[in-house]
Amino acid sequence: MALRAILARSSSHPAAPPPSSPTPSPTTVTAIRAASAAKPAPASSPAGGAYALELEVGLDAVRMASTLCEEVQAQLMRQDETADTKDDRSLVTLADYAAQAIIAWRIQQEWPDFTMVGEEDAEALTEGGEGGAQTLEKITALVNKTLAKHKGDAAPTLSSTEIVAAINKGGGKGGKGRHWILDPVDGTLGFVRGDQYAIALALMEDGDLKVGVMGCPNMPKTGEVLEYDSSYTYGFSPSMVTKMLAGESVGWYKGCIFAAVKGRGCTVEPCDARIKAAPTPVTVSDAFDPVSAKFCEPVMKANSSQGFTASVADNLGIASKPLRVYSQVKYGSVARADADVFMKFPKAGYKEKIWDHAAGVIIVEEAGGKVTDAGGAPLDWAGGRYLDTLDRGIVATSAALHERLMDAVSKSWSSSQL
Ligand SMILES: Nc1ncnc2c1ncn2[C@@H]1O[C@H](COP(=O)(O)OS(=O)(=O)O)[C@@H](OP(=O)(O)O)[C@H]1O
Ligand SMILES: [Mg+2]
Repeated sequence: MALRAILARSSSHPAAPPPSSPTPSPTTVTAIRAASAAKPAPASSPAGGAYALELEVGLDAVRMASTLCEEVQAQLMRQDETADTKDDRSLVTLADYAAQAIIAWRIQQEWPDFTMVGEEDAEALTEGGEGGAQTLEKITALVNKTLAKHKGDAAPTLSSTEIVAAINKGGGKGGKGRHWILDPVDGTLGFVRGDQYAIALALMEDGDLKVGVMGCPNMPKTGEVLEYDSSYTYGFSPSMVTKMLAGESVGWYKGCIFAAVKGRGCTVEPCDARIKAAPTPVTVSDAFDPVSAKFCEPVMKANSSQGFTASVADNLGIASKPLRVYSQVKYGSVARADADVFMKFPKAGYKEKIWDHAAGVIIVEEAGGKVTDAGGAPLDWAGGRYLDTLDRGIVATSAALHERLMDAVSKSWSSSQL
């Protein structure tokens, strides 16, 4: 069903909540708390201890960026805004620039000399003539509006010059040392289609990932997004729409932030800070049953060989169809055991960028998983902006299943033409 039709049908019902910032019903929040209380207490939690300030700042920054992205996605869906195409033919929107600006600005408050490897730069805004200047004006207004919403009276008003400087903080070369790694809107195609996307921020020191924060504004609280293939629109699954039409509250139904700190585990909590639910520890799947197992992969055929992943899944005995999901939401899905495996095998010659994986990888690792290239080697975060030494592709799964997955990849490789 087209988005417009879903929204029109939803909004024609008086009890339907707005597409963003849902108000949780007390019953739903109690249910969430009860569910987390039933779980065994985690050995540790990402909050507190080493990197506590980095985590706090990362969460604040990603929350602000998530709010901003939700607003732009709504504008895109109403066709009040459009996406642009960059020189490399990939998509970019106001949100990509504005999210990078607000996150860099927030980090700079705490660490004025920080360095960052981020996806965007401001060249198209500063060298783009009248069009670029107009876009910069919109970005500046959007960032200031978001700051005011989150910081109230304490909010500064940033100038367009400050916004350009903040965006350009993403131009770091990376390598050894301490660097933040940012994909301000990962899965931009999903974003402009009203589907899944992620705001993915990580901190790396000398090649080790230390902190990961990933905002997934459209990721449902439960794994049902993964049950749908292309029928999931703007965070509403068909079953949620049915509930809304029946006047039932869906409470905290979407919008998740994952947080991980090296050695301290991984948690998930609502994206919307107004929804009070304690961060819940997440862990990868602890048992592998091929009959119920699920694997996820990129939506676009151009981004990963779907024939090869099908062959690997077959070797593992996985019977179900692949779950195709945009962005690093796939890593979040493995971290909270919605899926057992994530695989991406790009075409030969494609160079993976560190911002497309860093946050997702530490989130899976701290949830008890293992992420490597197709040869079983860990990813090299200190090699600059690209994962230059990557062997064929990337796999993420539970530590327990990883060796079997490697065997399955080898078996498929020896009989493939990839
Ligand atoms: N040809 C090719 N091969 C492999 N990877 C590519 C390719 N082109 C782009 N990209 C990068 O893939 C990022 C999106 O990954 P996804 O897993 O979300 O893919 S998909 O959109 O679901 O197909 C996407 O990230 P965003 O630009 O943030 O959307 C790109 O960095
Ligand atoms: Mg990306």
